[in-house]
Amino acid sequence: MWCMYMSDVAFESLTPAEWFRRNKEIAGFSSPSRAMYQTVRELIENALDATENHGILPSIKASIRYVDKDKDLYSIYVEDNGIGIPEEEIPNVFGQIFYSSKYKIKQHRGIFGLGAKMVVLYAQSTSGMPVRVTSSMKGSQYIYTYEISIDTVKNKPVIHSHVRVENKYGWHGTAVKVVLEGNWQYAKSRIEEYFTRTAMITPYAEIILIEPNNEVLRFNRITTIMPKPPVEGLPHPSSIDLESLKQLISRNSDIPLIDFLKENFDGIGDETVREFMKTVGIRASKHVKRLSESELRLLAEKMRQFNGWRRPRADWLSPIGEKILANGILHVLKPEAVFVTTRKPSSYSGHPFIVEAAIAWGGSIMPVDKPILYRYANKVPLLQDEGSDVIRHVIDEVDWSQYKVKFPAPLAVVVHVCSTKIPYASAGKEAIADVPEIEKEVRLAVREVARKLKVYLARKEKEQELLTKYAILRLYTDEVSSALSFVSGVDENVIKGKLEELIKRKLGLDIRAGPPAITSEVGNVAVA
Ligand SMILES: Nc1ncnc2c1ncn2[C@@H]1O[C@H](COP(=O)(O)OP(=O)(O)OP(=O)(O)O)[C@@H](O)[C@H]1O
Repeated sequence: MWCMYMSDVAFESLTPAEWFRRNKEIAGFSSPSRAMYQTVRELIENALDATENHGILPSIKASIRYVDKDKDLYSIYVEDNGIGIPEEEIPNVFGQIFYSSKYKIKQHRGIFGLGAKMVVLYAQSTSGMPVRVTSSMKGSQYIYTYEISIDTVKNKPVIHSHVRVENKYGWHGTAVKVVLEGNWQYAKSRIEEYFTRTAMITPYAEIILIEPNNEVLRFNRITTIMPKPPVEGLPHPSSIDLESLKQLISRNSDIPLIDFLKENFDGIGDETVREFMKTVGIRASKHVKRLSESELRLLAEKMRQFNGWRRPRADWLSPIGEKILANGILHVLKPEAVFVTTRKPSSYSGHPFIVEAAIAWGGSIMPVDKPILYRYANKVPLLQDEGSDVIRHVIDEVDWSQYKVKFPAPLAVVVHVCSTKIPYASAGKEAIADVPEIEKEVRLAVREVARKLKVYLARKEKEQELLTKYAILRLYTDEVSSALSFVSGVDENVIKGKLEELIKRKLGLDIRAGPPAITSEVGNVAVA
C-alpha cells in the first residue's frame, strides 16, 4: 500500500523562471490591470536606478499604446538616459531570473533581480511577444538592440534578434518595449498616481508619460540638485548569520580571524575588535579556514550579540534630503506650507536606515477626515497594502488635536524610509513591516514636523484673531472720525489716520505694513 502510494508520487524540480511563470501574482502580476501597473513600476524603477544612482539627472520617457484594442493588448515603452547595460549582459538581465547588479550593500530601488524578468515573462505569456531592449553605455561606439524571451524550463534567455548600429550622436541609456495584455481603464488611475508620487520625490527628474489616448502626463525638472548617490558598503557584524559568515570565509584567503573581521565588516576598528575577541574565546590569530563548525557557530552568534560595534554607516544610503523633498512636495501638491525633516541615521539588525518625513498643509490640498499619507521606501512610492504598513500604524496613533489640527483638515503626511534592506511585509514590496526601531524613528520624524505645523497654525490663529479685531474696530473709525472732526474742526482724514495708527499700535501690528492680512505662505518651507 505504502509502495503504491510512493509510486504515485512524482517529484520534479522547477527553475525559478518556471516557478514565477506559474506564480506571477506573488510578484504583483495578478491581473491585467495590476500587471500593467507593475510593468510600468519595474521599468521606471530600473530607469531611475540607472540614472540618479550614477549622478545622472534622469530624463525618462514612457508611453502606453493600444496594439490591439479588442484583445486588450498594449505596448509599454520606457526610455532612460542612464548608464546603459553592457551588450553581453542584456540577455541575462532580461532573460534569467535572479540576475542583477543590485545584490550589493547599497540603497537601490531594485533588490531581487526579478522585476524586468517578470515583465518579460508576463508579456510572453499573454501576447507571446519577446521584449525589445535597446541600450548603449556612456561612451560606447554602438547602440545595440536585442529581442529576448525566456526559456522558463532552463531559466535562460532566448535571443530572437541582435543588431548593432553606430552610435552617431553619443546617446546613452536603455529603452525597453514590451507588448502585453492589460486593462488601461482599471490601471490608469494607479499608474498616474504612481508617476505623480514618483515625481513628488524626484523633482530633479524629467518624466513624461504618453497615454493610449495621447494624453500627456509631464513632470518637468524643477531643480538640478540631486541626492548624493550611495556608495557600496560592507556588511555590519550584527547582521551576520552562520551561512553568510561561511560564504564570506570561503570567498576570502585564509587569513587570521582578527584581520578577516577588520577587512570584511563595517564598524570594526582595532579597539572594537580587541574588545570583541575577549567575548568569543577563539584565538585572534587563528586562520579563518581552520575554524571548526562549532567555532563558526559561536562566532556568528557572538557577532550578532556584541553591543560594542559602531553603528552601521549611512554612506550606503541616499536620502532625498530636506530641500529636495520640500521642493518636490511644493511643486506637486501645491500646499500653503510644508515642513520637512531628515532624521539622523539609525539601524536595525545591522542594517542602516534613515527616515524622512514631511507635512504639507493647505493650498491645493483638499480637507479630509484623516491625513492623506504618502509612503515611500527607497524612493519607491508604495500604493498598496497601506493597512499593513508600519507608517500607517504610526500615523493612526497620532493625536492630531495636540498639534492644533481639527478634521476635516487639508493635511498630507509624507514618510520616506531608506535602508540597505527595507523589511518589506510581503513579496509584493508594498508595505514596510513593523520593525520597532523603524517604528520609533517614523514616530519621532512625524512628531518633529507636526510640532512645526503646530507653531505655524498657532501663528495663523493669532493673525486671524487680530484680523477680526482690526475689522471690528475699523468699522467704527469712519463714524468716530466724522464725529470728532465735527466737534474739533480737525480734518476728518487726519483723525482717521491717527485712529488707524492707534488701533494698529494697540493690536501690535506693524504700522508701516498697512492693513493686517494673513501673510501669504505659499511656498513657505520650514526645514525642521
Ligand atoms: N534601464 C536600465 N538601465 C541599466 N541597467 C538596467 C536597466 N534595467 C535593468 N537593468 C539591470 O538589470 C538588472 C536586473 O533588473 P531587474 O529589474 O530584473 O532586477 P533588479 O532591479 O535588480 O531588482 P528587483 O527585482 O527588485 O527590481 C538590474 O540589476 C540592472 O543591473
